Amino acid sequence: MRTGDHPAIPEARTGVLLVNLGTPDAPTASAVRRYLAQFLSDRRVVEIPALLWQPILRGVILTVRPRKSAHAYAQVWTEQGSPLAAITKRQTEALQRLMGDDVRVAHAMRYGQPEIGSAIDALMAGGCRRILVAPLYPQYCAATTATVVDAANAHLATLRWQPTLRFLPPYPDDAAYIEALQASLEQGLEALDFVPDAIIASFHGMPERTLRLGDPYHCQCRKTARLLSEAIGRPVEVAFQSRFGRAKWLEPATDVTLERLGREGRSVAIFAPGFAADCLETLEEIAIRGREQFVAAGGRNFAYLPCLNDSAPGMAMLETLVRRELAGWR
Ligand SMILES: C=CC1=C(C)c2cc3[nH]c(cc4nc(cc5[nH]c(cc1n2)c(C)c5CCC(=O)O)C(CCC(=O)O)=C4C)c(C)c3C=C
Ligand SMILES: [Fe+2]
Ligand SMILES: [Fe+2]
Repeated sequence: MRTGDHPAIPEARTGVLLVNLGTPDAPTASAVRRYLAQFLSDRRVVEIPALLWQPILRGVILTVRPRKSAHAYAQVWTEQGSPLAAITKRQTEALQRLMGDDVRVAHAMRYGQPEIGSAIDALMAGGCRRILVAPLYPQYCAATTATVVDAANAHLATLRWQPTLRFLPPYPDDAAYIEALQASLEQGLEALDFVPDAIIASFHGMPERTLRLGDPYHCQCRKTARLLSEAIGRPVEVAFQSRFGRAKWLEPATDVTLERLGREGRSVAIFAPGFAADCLETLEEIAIRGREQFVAAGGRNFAYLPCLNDSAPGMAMLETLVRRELAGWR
């Protein structure tokens, strides 16, 4: 093509790409196996040398776990698919409405569909030359935030004409996040027909070793809970859920905490402020299994309070965070 034949370059637009973890396409063992194979092969997630880890993953884990996890997924699956997929899609549509036509909002998953690379390509095809990538993790963790940044940058490494990227910083102590959590928590507590004597903030766990290696995740979870406790004027207990494998994980563990409170005959309200959207880990592990463990141990009243999801406080928070990052970019 001669230089004079090049088409005019259209005016650049701005895109926002919301990214969450990902989820299987179906609540079946084969779909879960595909998803887990990709997720658990990420060296940011399982920090064991591949030569040691891959035989364990391909041998034991991908043989046993998919069937068990598929059964768990089946209990929370909706007509719109996996809760995580359905809620992320609703968040994307709601943010698009809030942002108006100047900005294109799309979503992607780190594992499974839609892929980060394809979502970036689609935004580029729609004229977006600047893209704000927003990992939907309030607390920074190498296993979540960093792997999204890596994947977006790895895709850019394959492009001739790259968009300009910005990344939404983690927001564990952002006033907009704490206010959204406070509004959501107070609304949830008011709707209960009992007064909980313990409020538990359950965060996804991590191997304890990552804390010693310098990952700020643990400290950021604690800070979120402290700020929220100050905001609502009540103690908030921190616990870490979803233990995986044999290594020591962050403590106290959510299941151990629920059993203890159950044995003490208490009433609890539990919520998961580190998850932007309800998912298997909140709906099955906490709301179903956690409740059963708590009641079996002798607990009195139990309530699981939902994540921010696409609630009005949750979306107002996302709009505030996104608009702040886009300021001065257009
Ligand atoms: C080594 C294993 C894992 C680490 C480290 C880990 C960190 C981590 N995960 C989330 C958020 C989510 N995890 C979810 C599911 C899930 N997580 C693991 C393992 C590790 N997570 C597994 C094996 C699974 C799959 C389900 C199962 O088989 O039990 C989900 C839900 C996905 C869904 O489909 O609903 C989320 C969300 C965070 C935030 C985090 C570190 C901070
Ligand atoms: Fe996880
Ligand atoms: Fe800490």
